[in-house]
Amino acid sequence: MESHFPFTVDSCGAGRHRCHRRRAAARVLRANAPSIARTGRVRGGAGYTVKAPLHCLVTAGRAPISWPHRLDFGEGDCQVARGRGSRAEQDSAVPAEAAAETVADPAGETAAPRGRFAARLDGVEKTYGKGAGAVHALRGITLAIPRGSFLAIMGPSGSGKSTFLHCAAGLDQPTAGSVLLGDTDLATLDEAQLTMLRRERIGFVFQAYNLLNALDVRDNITLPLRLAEQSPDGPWLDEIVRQVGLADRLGHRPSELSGGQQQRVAIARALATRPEVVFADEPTGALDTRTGRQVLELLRHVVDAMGQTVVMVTHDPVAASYAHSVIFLADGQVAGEMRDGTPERIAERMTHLGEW
Ligand SMILES: Nc1ncnc2c1ncn2[C@@H]1O[C@H](COP(=O)(O)OP(=O)(O)OP(=O)(O)O)[C@@H](O)[C@H]1O
Repeated sequence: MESHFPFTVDSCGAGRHRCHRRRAAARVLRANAPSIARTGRVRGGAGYTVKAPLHCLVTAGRAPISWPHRLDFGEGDCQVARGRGSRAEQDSAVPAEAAAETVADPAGETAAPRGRFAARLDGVEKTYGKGAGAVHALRGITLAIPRGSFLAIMGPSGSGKSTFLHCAAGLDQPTAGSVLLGDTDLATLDEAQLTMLRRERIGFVFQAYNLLNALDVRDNITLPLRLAEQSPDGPWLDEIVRQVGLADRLGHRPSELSGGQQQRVAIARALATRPEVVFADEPTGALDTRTGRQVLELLRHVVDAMGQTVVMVTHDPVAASYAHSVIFLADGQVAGEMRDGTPERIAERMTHLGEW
């Protein structure tokens, strides 16, 4: 491996210096560096596992990211896993395409077709307070969220989930780094523009449904449109109401509905403006198990059937298992990703986060 080549090849169980595949793996990586940077995929490298610092991507025009990165070469593609040392193993089920598209350092970001990502965070840090009492709630989050995906954010208490959500949704400003919604850099907006953006381009679903009891279901759902002075898109609203199963409740007040129905109204309201991302904060926290499952099925459905993008913060591995992908936070950093995780696997991964 030439010294200027920035990958470190270190695997196959034979150790860095004895690995007979090392040279070949380095050749494959070098030949594919531009394509790795663009798409996260590597062709022709089956059988190699490579630990590589992300500096490799700097050579192809990517911003530097300091933490380790691993490429698992599978059937002609690579899988991109993140974490420290062998912990990355736990994420090795992340499909190459998904990993390249979703998680920290979206390798294809600069070459990505316009509009492929609903939102992107790049090196986002958030520090509360100053000096000795400063709390570093986020320590450099880099994440790209593809349109039409359902992402769950999990982590121990205090790991930064709420701070992440607030920064990603434009409710709070990062101390460093950037947040983009589509192509809009939130740092370029003043407070009035941010309010407009949150109203028109982001949907929110909270644990406490935050419905207005003075309004009936129909008016609660269309409230964001009225605030944004947008005329209702009839067919879209009909579709939302049909999907959330509230067609026969439109004239009711929230207090006349069950908790699950109220949360479905909140989801319909979040969708009314066709937002680019719906941020959901513990959306099933106040619901019983069965009703909670129905709400999660609905969230998954609005992604799969309606092409919406949902980012959900949750403590619940069962809830997270409804997402396409789970991002684990620990101590303000991305500690890994799991795709299509079962509740058992997600719970198991959570138990290791404290050690991360
Ligand atoms: N306004 C604030 N001022 C100071 N510290 C804060 C503030 N908000 C959050 N923090 C701190 O930032 C860290 C991350 O908090 P955050 O609420 O994002 O974590 P979380 O993962 O959502 O936690 P939980 O699961 O308990 O809700 C914590 O140490 C918290 O005490």
